Amino acid sequence: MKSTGGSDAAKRRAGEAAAEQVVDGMVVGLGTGSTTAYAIRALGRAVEAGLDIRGIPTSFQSRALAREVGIPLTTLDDATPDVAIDGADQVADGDLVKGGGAAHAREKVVDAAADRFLVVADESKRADRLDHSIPVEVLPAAATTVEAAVRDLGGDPTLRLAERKDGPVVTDNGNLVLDCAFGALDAPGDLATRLSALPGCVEHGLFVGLADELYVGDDEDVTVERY
Ligand SMILES: O=C(CO)[C@H](O)[C@H](O)COP(=O)(O)O
Repeated sequence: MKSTGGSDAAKRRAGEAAAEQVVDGMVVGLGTGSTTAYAIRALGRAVEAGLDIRGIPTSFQSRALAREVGIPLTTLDDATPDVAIDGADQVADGDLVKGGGAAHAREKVVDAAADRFLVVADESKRADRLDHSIPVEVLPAAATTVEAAVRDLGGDPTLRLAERKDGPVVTDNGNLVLDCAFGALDAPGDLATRLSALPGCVEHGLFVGLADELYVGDDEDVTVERY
């Protein structure tokens, strides 16, 4: 799994601290990314030791890892997550930019459905204001029109390109991703509403007002913030 941001030790601390919140009988939303992977592995060890949980993955990658470590899986058709654990590319005042792994559409569905959404991150993800580019998943046929609409909103869109394939990143849902630079956001909720309204926008990576708890790891400790 591709690792971005701070140290692996910090990510591990955050992921494992959040995994400790999971108790017998829970349904757990399993986010995507290198920090959440530490939580999924910790849950796998707990399942091996007898913890009775079911996971709802948010991507091909988190499904594969959950299967590898032995977490029984279910879907949103059959269960509601008691808790979701997921990473972030940037965090400011409890609002997030997500989608570095292009999984933000399913992540938002699962994270929003959970009774408690726990964000796991290392210190490098904290900011005073969100200024990370916003991933926007678009229907392939709408890439050009959404690009133009993002420019009208003051953003600068770039089609995300694959690293070991010619051409664009294609999401788990068969769509494309525009990384849209807007600079520092004064009102992330307003931009979130405008992006959601664009025809052909499947989902964007602004997660505003969704997080309940933030677990931030550094090289020595984990701090927890509640919203
Ligand atoms: O939103 C995500 C994937 O779509 C990830 O949670 C986000 O990119 C953080 O990843 P990492 O923990 O590897 O830094």
